[in-house]
Amino acid sequence: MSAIQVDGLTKRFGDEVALEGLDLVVERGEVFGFLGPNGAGKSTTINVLLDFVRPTAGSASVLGMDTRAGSEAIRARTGVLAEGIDLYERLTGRRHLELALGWADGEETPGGLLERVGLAVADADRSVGEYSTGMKQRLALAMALAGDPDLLVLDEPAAGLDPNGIRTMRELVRSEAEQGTTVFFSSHDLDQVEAVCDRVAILNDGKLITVDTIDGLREAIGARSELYLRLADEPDADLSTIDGVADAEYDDDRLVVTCADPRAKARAIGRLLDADVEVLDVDASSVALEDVFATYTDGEVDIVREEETAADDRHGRLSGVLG
Ligand SMILES: Nc1ncnc2c1ncn2[C@@H]1O[C@H](COP(=O)(O)OP(=O)(O)OP(=O)(O)O)[C@@H](O)[C@H]1O
Repeated sequence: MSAIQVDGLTKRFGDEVALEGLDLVVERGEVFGFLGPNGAGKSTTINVLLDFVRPTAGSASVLGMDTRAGSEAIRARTGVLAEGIDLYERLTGRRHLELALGWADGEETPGGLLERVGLAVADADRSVGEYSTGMKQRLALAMALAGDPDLLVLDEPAAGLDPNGIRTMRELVRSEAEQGTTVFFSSHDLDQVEAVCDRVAILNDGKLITVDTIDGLREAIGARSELYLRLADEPDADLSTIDGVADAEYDDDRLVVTCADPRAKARAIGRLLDADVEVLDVDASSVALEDVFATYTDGEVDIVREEETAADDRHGRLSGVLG
């Protein structure tokens, strides 16, 4: 059973079409990035999943339950960190967590949650009105974690966090996923998405543009990655025969390997080591997720559904988009 399944979801607000025939499957235990430009329909999708908004057509299920019939049970097993969450200014952080734990009926303590999100115990007893933006965000994340949910819905979880807070958030997301929690990660912050997500969906104008791993998205637009190696000697090994290597050029103790498939980088290094070539230094570059996102959302790429396309086919149809 998938964690989230969305079938033909359409939502209209009057004449405004927020979602149009959205199909989506999120597997259990995966960290699933949900991307799209402003107004693409991300919040509407989340609101349908949590039954805050009813679809015009189509259906969705969460943890095997229909979002309409099972909304209470779904909310009991889902931790939500929503953008601009309302906190009670007069209550302390600890009180917020006690309430969240009460609602969640869990066995954890506020202290344990505070520690997980890196909120100081002394700050837990201050009223939230005195919190900085980042402290509020950490508290909201702790509230989402209360009750050991099976699904975490995180909307812009890095908003307002300092670099340490961002690292804590990323580690929490990965460790939750390792324990089997599904994480639905909606964000415009592509660095965070790239750091934590197993797969991403890109939405545009209420329609699904693509679903794939980040490497798969790069591959689909024909984006190439490069591997730069400093070698002790000119290599004897022929790297151009490696699956996924497009080109390999050696000049002045530097080898540049251009890869159509990012996984070919590791294969190229392996081939050199097998040939007893001494590798002195390694560096690599790949097309930023920001460029991948722009390519998918500025209308240059036709709609591609993951299940319709084999990697070769995808590459063939879309290669050259990035030049
Ligand atoms: N309650 C509403 N009434 C009318 N239109 C709405 C309503 N909620 C959303 N919409 C419209 O639906 C579309 C999708 O909005 P949604 O908030 O889901 O986008 P989003 O991807 O979350 O955007 P953002 O990244 O800006 O948060 C937009 O055109 C928006 O104007």
